[in-house]
Amino acid sequence: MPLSAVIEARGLSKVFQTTVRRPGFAGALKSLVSPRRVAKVAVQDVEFSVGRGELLALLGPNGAGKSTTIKMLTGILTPTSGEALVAGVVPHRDRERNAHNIGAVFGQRTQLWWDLPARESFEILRDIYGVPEGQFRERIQEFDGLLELSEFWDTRVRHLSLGQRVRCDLAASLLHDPPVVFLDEPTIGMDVVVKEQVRRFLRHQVEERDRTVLLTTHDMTEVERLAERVVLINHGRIVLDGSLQEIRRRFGGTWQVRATLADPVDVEEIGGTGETGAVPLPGFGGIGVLRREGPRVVFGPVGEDAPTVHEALKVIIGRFRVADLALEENDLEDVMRAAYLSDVPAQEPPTAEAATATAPASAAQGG
Ligand SMILES: Nc1ncnc2c1ncn2[C@@H]1O[C@H](COP(=O)(O)OP(=O)(O)OP(=O)(O)O)[C@@H](O)[C@H]1O
Repeated sequence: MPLSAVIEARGLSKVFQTTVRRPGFAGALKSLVSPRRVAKVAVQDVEFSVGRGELLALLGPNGAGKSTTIKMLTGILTPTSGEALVAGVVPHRDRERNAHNIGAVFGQRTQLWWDLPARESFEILRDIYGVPEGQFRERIQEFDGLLELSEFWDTRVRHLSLGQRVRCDLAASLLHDPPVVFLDEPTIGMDVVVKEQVRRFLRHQVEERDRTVLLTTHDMTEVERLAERVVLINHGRIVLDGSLQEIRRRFGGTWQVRATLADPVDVEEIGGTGETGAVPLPGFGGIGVLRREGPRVVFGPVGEDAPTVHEALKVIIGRFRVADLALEENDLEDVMRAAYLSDVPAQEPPTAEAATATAPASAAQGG
């Protein structure tokens, strides 16, 4: 069922006008008198929506336009064309109302007061947003329980480690209970333990508090653990809006299902032995046999319409009696590298229904 959209980007574009300095001393003088202006298209016709209680990961290589998109959705930047709508508010037109509806964490910057302990920043934010004392205490307790803040929240922010500071920033961004949260590389530079703590915190905010989260990250483990849906952006345009499984399918994610068949009749039917070079199984669209040794069969994808490993698994289990089973999928980092380097044409903007529908989470499995 389609979710009601909380974040909407409709044909969102941003063109930056920059001045280019000509080389050399004479060039610099000339640039002062008649600056050469160059237009840089950072985001072009970006169109997606995120539903209530949904976490969407906005992915793409460096310079793809992710931060620019987030800045338009948070009201920091005004779009050159198109429209952003967040919890019913056009962010750059009504920044005050928008500020009440959203929380934002930019991993590399802080919204806390540098010379004050984090706890005092929380109290200032409580007053700015008019959070009642009882609710404030409840939230602080909740955030402390999940992020273990109290051991360092009396330390001045300038003395906090990166991981401690970002945990405080996360808490600060949610003190006013916003329905929408924007996170631009929130776990950058964190150790693996703290990253996992932050991921649990975010899952809790989505699943238990029904918040809508838009996240950018270059950490593929984070994407696998958190994102039900991803929007892939490259050169400012959307390349794909869908599940991780769709990304794998489109950008050469390969897999193997190793099965030991329990029924000799099935083994007979499959035929062949040794390396078979992905013989398609008749009637099993896109699934082939890569190898067979006795009852042990290795299935793999064949052709462009090959199913995902999970779809293939369903088909194989449905068709054969299987005594033993193992899955293998290639690394998401490799798939994303292929996606970033590929020249596939940008995806048509999705229909409103498709854009808000959720897809099943991916669970890569080794074996
Ligand atoms: N204020 C600006 N003026 C001119 N160009 C800009 C400005 N801000 C961003 N850009 C350019 O717009 C493009 C998109 O930048 P953006 O920061 O949105 O990328 P990103 O996907 O967030 O990258 P990263 O993963 O490295 O953070 C880049 O080419 C960048 O150089």
